[in-house]
Parts: sequence; C-alpha cells; structure tokens
Amino acid sequence: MAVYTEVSEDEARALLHSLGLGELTSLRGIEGGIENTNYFASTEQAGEPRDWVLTLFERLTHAQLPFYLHLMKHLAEHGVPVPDPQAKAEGVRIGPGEDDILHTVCGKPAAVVNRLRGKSELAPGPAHCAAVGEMLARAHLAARDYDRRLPNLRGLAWWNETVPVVLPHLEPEQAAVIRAELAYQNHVAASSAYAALPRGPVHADLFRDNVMFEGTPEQPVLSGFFDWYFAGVDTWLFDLAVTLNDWAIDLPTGATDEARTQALLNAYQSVRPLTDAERRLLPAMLRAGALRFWVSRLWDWHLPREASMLTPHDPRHFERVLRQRVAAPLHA
Ligand SMILES: Nc1ncnc2c1ncn2[C@@H]1O[C@H](COP(=O)(O)OP(=O)(O)OP(=O)(O)O)[C@@H](O)[C@H]1O
Ligand SMILES: N[C@@H](CCO)C(=O)O
Repeated sequence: MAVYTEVSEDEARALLHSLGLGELTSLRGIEGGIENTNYFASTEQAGEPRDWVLTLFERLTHAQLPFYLHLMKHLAEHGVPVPDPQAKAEGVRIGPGEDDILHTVCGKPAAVVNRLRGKSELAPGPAHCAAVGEMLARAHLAARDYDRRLPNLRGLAWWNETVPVVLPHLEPEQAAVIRAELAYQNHVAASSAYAALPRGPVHADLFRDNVMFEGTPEQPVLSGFFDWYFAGVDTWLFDLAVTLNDWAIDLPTGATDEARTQALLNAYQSVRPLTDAERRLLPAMLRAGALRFWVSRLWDWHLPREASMLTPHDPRHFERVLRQRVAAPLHA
C-alpha cells in the first residue's frame, strides 16, 4: 500500500485547478511504491481526458526537492521522456518553501506529473535493454547544461560512513569482502583515470521497476524513466554500471547476461561512445554499482528506519553480483 496521507477529492481538485490542468474526473490511490503517497488523477482539459500522478513526499523535504523536480523538468523540456512536473498557473500564490513546480498538500511537499503510458518490464530481453541504453545516453547528454548541483547522496562518502555500521551484522568472510571492496573503491576514486571520467546529473537507480514500456515484447517502445529521487551528480559510467547491474543480470545467480549486456552497451554507445578512461574503468564501476546496493540493502535490512513501511530487498543478491563482477570482469 502506498497511501500514507489521504488526499480528499476537494484538495486534489483545488490543486489541479491551480495548475491549470482542468476539472478532476477521478482520483485513485496507487498501491505500488513504498516511499511516497501516490495517486492517479484524471482531468478533462479543453474537452480532452488527461492523466496525472499526484505525489506527496513523505520523506524528502521542500528544501531537498527542487534539484530532482527541476531536473525532471529540464529533461522533459529536452525531449527525454520523464514525468514533467506541472507548474502553478499564472497569478497563483507561491507558499512557504514552494516554487512553481513544488506544491504543498496536507502539509506535505507535493508534485503533479504527467502519467507515463505503458507498464514496467520485469523480465526484459535485449530489445528492452537496447531501448534503456539509448535513452540513458540521451538523458546524460541532455542533463549536461542543468545548472543545479547535488552530489550523489549514496556515493563513496556514504559507503565509507555506512559500511562500518553494517559490518557487525556480517559473517567474517563477508566482512572481509566488503572491507576489501571499499578499500578498492577508495583507491579507484583517487586515481587520475577516475578524475578523467565525464560526469553530470545521473538517475543512479535505473532499475527495471523505474522504466515504462509500450509496444510489443518484440518491439518495445520506451515511454519513460521515473523515480528520480536518488539522482545526483556522479560519473556517467557509474549510472551505466548501476543500470547494467539490474537490466543485464540473471537475477537468480547474479551472473552477467551476455546478450542483454551487449544490447544495452551498444545502444548506449550509439548515442555516446565511451571514452578510453570509461572503457578502462567499466569493470571497477560495475563493482562500485554492486557495492552501492549491497550496502544500502544491508542498511535497510539490519537498521530499518523507525515506523518504516519499507519492505527490505534481499542484500545477498548484490553480494552475489559483486562477487561475480570481481571474479569475471566485464570489458566494454
Ligand atoms: N509518472 C508516472 N506515470 C505512470 N505511473 C507512475 C508514475 N509515477 C509513479 N507511477 C506508478 O506508481 C508506482 C509507485 O511509484 P514509485 O515507484 O515512484 O513509488 P515511490 O513510493 O514514490 O518510490 P519507491 O519506488 O522507492 O517505492 C509505480 O510503480 C508506477 O506504477
Ligand atoms: N533500486 C533499489 C531500491 C531503491 O529504489 C534496490 O533495488 O535496492
């Protein structure tokens, strides 16, 4: 369930009106998702039916949200299919902590975005991976001139802080693996090859459940990337590695799927070829991407947030992925 805060039809109607999105025709809480309160809302605008998603942010604050929402707006304006946060109509008062696309509903920060069409593909084939790779490269290029800055809050500094917190919950052999990997990643991050990697705003959590497709299984059409709330400035290669680690992995074993890997990498490179430094560091960043989610899943598993309704994901999956990435490095 993902309606933590009940929004009445009157409140939703007033908000959609203030955004110039027409008359509310239906409002329905969304069951999926674990972080925020989400509703599907439909309106009639100039005689046409329109579909929206209303999100009330349960954890992120008014101060934190502008980076994410304006990044989505920037990408949407540059033709990348992402949910486009809707702005207040002219003359509507901007309340405390708000801006034109960040609103307040029931005392919580809120946004309204267009509803993406289609559905997630949880068992992707090479064609899905190619569509994701191409769009990821387009998103990286389109975000180059985005001017707000926020580091990846789940980057190296956070791993260094969090690994010691989860260590007491690991078996000695696992603790040795995670310690060695953290030392390796600190070493990589200090290298000149790493400093040469191109970087910019990245999604940093582009898993199968954050992409929508229309079309057929043979000819999927990517309709959008969503859930940008782990975005931040990091290397493009790290984002590509996180994406490969979910889309091109055999979930039961954590092993690399060759066909999906090649499809994703080739499509990415058809838009933005990797630099020499990126080709060299791909194996290291695939390990970094696996470490990032092993650590966050261990943290969620062993130290659940108070009153959290979050169902923790299995940390052992990313432990397996990391071990595979170390044992069988993938070269571009
Ligand atoms: N713009 C959108 N268009 C269509 N569907 C959406 C959109 N945003 C969210 N959804 C639907 O709502 C569901 C929940 O959204 P989301 O995954 O962002 O939840 P959350 O609680 O905000 O985050 P988390 O993924 O961390 O649980 C998604 O699985 C998707 O089905
Ligand atoms: N994609 C993350 C969850 C946070 O969005 C994971 O699978 O651990």
